[in-house]
Amino acid sequence: MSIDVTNVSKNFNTFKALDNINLNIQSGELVALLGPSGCGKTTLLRIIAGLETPDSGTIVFHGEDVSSHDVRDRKVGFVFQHYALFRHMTVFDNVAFGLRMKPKGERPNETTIKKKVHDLLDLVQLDWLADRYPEQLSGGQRQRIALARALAVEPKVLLLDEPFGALDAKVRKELRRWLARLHEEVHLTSVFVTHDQEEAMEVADRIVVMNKGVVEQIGSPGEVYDKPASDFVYHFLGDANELQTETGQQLLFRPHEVSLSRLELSGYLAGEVRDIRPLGAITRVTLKLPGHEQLIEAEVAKDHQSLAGLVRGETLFIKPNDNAISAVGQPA
Ligand SMILES: Nc1ncnc2c1ncn2[C@@H]1O[C@H](COP(=O)(O)OP(=O)(O)OP(=O)(O)O)[C@@H](O)[C@H]1O
Repeated sequence: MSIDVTNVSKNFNTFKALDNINLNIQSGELVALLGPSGCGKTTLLRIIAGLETPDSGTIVFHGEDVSSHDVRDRKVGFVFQHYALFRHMTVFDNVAFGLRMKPKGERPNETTIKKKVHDLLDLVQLDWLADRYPEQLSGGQRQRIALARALAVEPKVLLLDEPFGALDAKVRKELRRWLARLHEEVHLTSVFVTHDQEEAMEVADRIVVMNKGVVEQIGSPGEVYDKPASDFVYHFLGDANELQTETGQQLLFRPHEVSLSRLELSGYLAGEVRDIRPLGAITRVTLKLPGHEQLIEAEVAKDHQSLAGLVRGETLFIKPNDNAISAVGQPA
């Protein structure tokens, strides 16, 4: 099921939450809507779902204009950050709920429901929890059950709004990998809202970077990271250093896009080591360059020779790599 969003705008009183959004999602794609808080991600998701009406523009599902269709007729599945499972129902009954609520003519019999629920619980790898109640599950397990419940009614589109937002960092990381693998298996057209760029990069086929109600860029994770369409995209997708060169050029580069040396080399700048922070496989060194107010962060492999025995206060020499950019989209 493809989704076409065309010229969609939405105001809340005088506030422009979405300003002429255009977006084509292909069948089976997992697309992330990524942007800072308040940029309009959830509003766009709700408009796709039919929970919110746009002031102008259309939503087309697989060639059919569904703009005036009710949320129930759009056949979308949801998973939200705080997706309340029914507390008084077992995991099994929660997943079966949507099937049992179907109109009589479409409702499967109990034997079919039983098989389907167990298949779904297998898919989310939690069949062993079928008889438990939601309060006996961890947060991560609950979200996987919420996903199984959303999938039970065979939605044509799956919409996820910060589904792992309330979980701790480690569980979040596990679950997003798990979701990416699950999507490989199921291939359901899915739209995933997140403000976490790492999450979007890891899960999505394509990322829609949003800011203040507009789309800044749409592209694969590699495209938006390596060829940012604007300063905003560059800064939103990762840490950035800014450095004014002697010729007055403003250089932008990521902490890992540097060469470091203990010895003075041609083209390198001297900096005083302010901090040395081991971060697992890499180490981050913070440098103060004379005449530059902003500190520079450099990240190198933890066994990099420039780090051997290095202490704060020493001098290191640094050179931004050739892929540093002077203005977004143009090599320096
Ligand atoms: N029902 C509403 N009435 C008035 N303003 C609203 C309403 N819903 C959303 N907004 C405003 O529209 C803007 C976009 O909100 P939205 O929830 O889409 O942002 P978001 O990108 O999903 O943010 P977050 O990541 O914080 O959830 C915000 O400034 C919000 O305050």
